[in-house]
Amino acid sequence: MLGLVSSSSTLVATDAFKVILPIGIGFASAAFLTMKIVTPNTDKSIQMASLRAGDSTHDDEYTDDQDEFLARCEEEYGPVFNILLLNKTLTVVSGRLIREVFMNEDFSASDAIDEFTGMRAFMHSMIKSNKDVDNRIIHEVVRDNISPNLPTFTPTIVEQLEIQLEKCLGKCEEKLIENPLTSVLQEMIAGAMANVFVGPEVAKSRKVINTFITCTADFGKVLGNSFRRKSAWRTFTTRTKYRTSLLNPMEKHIHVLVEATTPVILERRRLEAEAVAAGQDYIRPNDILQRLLDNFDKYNFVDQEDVCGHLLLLVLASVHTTSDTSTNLLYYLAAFPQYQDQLYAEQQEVLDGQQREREELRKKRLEAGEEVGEDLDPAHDRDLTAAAIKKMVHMDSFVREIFRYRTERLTLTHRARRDVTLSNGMVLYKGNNAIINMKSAHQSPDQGEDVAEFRPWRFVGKPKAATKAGSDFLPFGMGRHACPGRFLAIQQLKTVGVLMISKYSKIQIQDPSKTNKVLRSRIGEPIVTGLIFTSRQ
Ligand code: HEM
Repeated sequence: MLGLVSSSSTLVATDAFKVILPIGIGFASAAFLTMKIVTPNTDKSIQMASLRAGDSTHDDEYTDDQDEFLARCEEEYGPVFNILLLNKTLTVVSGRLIREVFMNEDFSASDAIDEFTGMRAFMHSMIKSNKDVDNRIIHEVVRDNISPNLPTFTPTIVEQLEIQLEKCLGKCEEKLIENPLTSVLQEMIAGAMANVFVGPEVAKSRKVINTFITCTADFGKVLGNSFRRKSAWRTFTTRTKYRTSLLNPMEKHIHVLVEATTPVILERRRLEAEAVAAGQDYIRPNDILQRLLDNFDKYNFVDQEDVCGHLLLLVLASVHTTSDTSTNLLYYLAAFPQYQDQLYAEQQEVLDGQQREREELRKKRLEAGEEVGEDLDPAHDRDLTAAAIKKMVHMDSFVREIFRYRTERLTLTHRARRDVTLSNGMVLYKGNNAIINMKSAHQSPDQGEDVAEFRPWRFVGKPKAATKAGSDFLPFGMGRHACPGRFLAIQQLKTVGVLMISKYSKIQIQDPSKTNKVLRSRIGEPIVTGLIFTSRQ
């Protein structure tokens, strides 16, 4: 939790992952890091957790051992209790009551983050339309354009991930990469996301890729750093100062996108006009930029700058979160080498099956006297398709287990918009903040055996895909506001895992004494040791 932010005020591109990404990781994580005013809950039946001797807040006890702290509090006070954390009184909600926070529109994660950071004004300074408080435009863009079309984006994503992996790591023996995130993973993810979001013509610009990688760090600057004690003053200044374009660090990123997209949009328009004039169908480029332009009026956009501002919001939500979790996946593969063979065997089995099916189809077509056709080109028999990735259930379970095991224990704060009575009779009054006890969800006995252990095949054979959000799996939130990008994120994570396992026979942690720390690191925390890669022969 605390490590999500950098303590440096001179963030550079490579610091992107030390800063918090409030959109992607759930607005409330950022909120949690930037708490300010003490707003006590006035329902006397909700008890304030006792303080450790010598402590005046719960910060240190929580930081020392999140699990132990929460286990103690749950045992003493049950599923709902108040704590003093980061200068704020928060009501911890646990277990089956968590659902009532996520499913009740009287709780707002977005209000919480805005209260703590003043971020809404800043985000609104990036766009010209869709500024009402409960606007869901970015959610809808992802939900309606990315998730249902994932199979069509998959070839591009896989190709880009492979190209960047080859470029950044390539064939090697015992090669040490001190910071796999900045040296490899963020290039891979930014390259793939850029192709999906803005198309290959724009994504080939290095400036654009840099924007995809660094805008998160710049966003972090706005939220500030050293979050242990945030002040109301900071929130106030964020609200006021970043309204002006001169001070807004995102301005330059929007400019990069406008500059790179302008010639591409003009060329696309020219080609479309040409096609129309010739009475032909214009084949629309398959990227989000095109979809935003095609739905310009539906999404209430004002101009191209506005479209680019919305694209940047999408980048903020997606690139950092996915790069960070992909990096972590590599550390888990390295920490548990005993599972690598099974993951490799699974992918070979799935691809063998795909190849057999296609051979069978070719045979049938030939027997029926039909042409085989490009769709069955043998060169693509072993492509990593969306369907193939979906069939890799061990990889899926591995990824879900990482999220279950690693997730921050207290996060996703929600502010009550009016008085809310939980089903146990306790009341959160208007303005109170509920914070979710993820430990109670992710380590409940319902998760199976050894809930405190990493068991990668925990979900194999169960209806628990890594994309399935619910009260037993909350890294993407749940309900109406659950992360709409999780389908893309999980597919990319699984693809990264599959590519790594297929290309490298050994991935090792540079300093094994740091393994435990690495496995427990939260999103955005600094990399404390490198990885050593050896290619498959
Ligand atoms: C591992 C990667 C990711 C993680 C852990 C993550 C996590 C989250 C979480 C916790 C939320 C808040 C949910 C809530 O309030 O209940 C969220 C919201 C959101 N995420 Fe993600 N996310 C990831 C990747 C992505 C990607 C790839 C995209 C876009 C393609 C995306 C787009 C969004 C959007 C638009 C929202 C706002 C949803 C709303 O308020 O309705 N995320 N994400």
